[in-house]
Amino acid sequence: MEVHFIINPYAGNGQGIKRWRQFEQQLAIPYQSHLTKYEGHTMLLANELAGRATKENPVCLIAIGGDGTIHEVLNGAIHFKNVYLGAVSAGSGNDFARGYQAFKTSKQVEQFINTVNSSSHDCGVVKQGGTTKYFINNFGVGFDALVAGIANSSSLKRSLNKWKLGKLSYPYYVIHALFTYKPFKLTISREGKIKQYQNVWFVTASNQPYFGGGMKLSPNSNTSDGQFELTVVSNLSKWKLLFLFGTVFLGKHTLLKEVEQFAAMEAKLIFDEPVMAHADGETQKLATGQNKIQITVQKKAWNLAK
Ligand SMILES: Nc1ncnc2c1ncn2[C@@H]1O[C@H](COP(=O)(O)OP(=O)(O)OP(=O)(O)O)[C@@H](O)[C@H]1O
Repeated sequence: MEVHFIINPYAGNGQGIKRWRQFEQQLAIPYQSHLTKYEGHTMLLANELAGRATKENPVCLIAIGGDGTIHEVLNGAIHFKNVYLGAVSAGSGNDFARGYQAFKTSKQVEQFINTVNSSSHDCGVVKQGGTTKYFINNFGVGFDALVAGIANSSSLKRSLNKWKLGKLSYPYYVIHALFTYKPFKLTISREGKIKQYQNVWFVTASNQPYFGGGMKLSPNSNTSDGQFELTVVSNLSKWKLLFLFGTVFLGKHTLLKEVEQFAAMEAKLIFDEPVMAHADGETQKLATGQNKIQITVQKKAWNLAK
């Protein structure tokens, strides 16, 4: 098996390179390492390396970074067989490690190489205009995408990351976005049924329970069941939305009448105006003039190295 570490040195404001230096000193197996040089480079590297995999010589790609780095590895490697994906958490949110499993030590990576202990998991598929994107944790439109956008360009996150406190910044961005966000109208079409929602704060498709750095948004999500869960939050005041973010860490927000949650294998989302979206916390540029997004799931589409 070929083992490749793909390292985002800047993830978690430098945690990426620190974690790699620790791993590198202790690894006693043959491997290759690749430091990413720019946004999008991770996906290109993953695509090239996964393309080398054969049945006789599988490839294991281990992302060292945050959820955005793992997202790019998935998008680069998804079309190839005989590939195993693993991760070492070095971001500020690290929801992948909560919903799946990440390597904590180099010994664990070595154990994987000896045992090839793996499991297959689903990924979400988002189609919009002519583009297709895959998500591993969640895909969201609306308020959470605005929060992700503010967070990704924020210096506060970078400062808190220095003290490994990056996830503390999320509640601050929520409050910041609360005062600039404008709810939208949404139509969801699925299984031949159409439902309209007014004053939507956000709609999120979840493949696993956690989002936003440990919030248990979708408690019933399972990464191998061939479905995703849609959470629609609509028709609530700013203050109740804040209350929702207080309850979501315990997964109790689903008791609120303004929160609707259901499982689906396919759904079409239609918006009345341009929207902001994120996939695994990475802000997505949607095609202009496109107000329809189709979400499906690809069952057991990738292998987790563990
Ligand atoms: N060398 C690089 N220079 C600039 N950006 C990079 C580089 N390598 C990767 N990136 C980009 O950094 C972004 C953020 O990465 P990632 O999510 O892993 O870290 P993070 O934002 O610190 O963590 P978290 O998402 O957990 O808060 C990704 O969009 C990725 O494309």
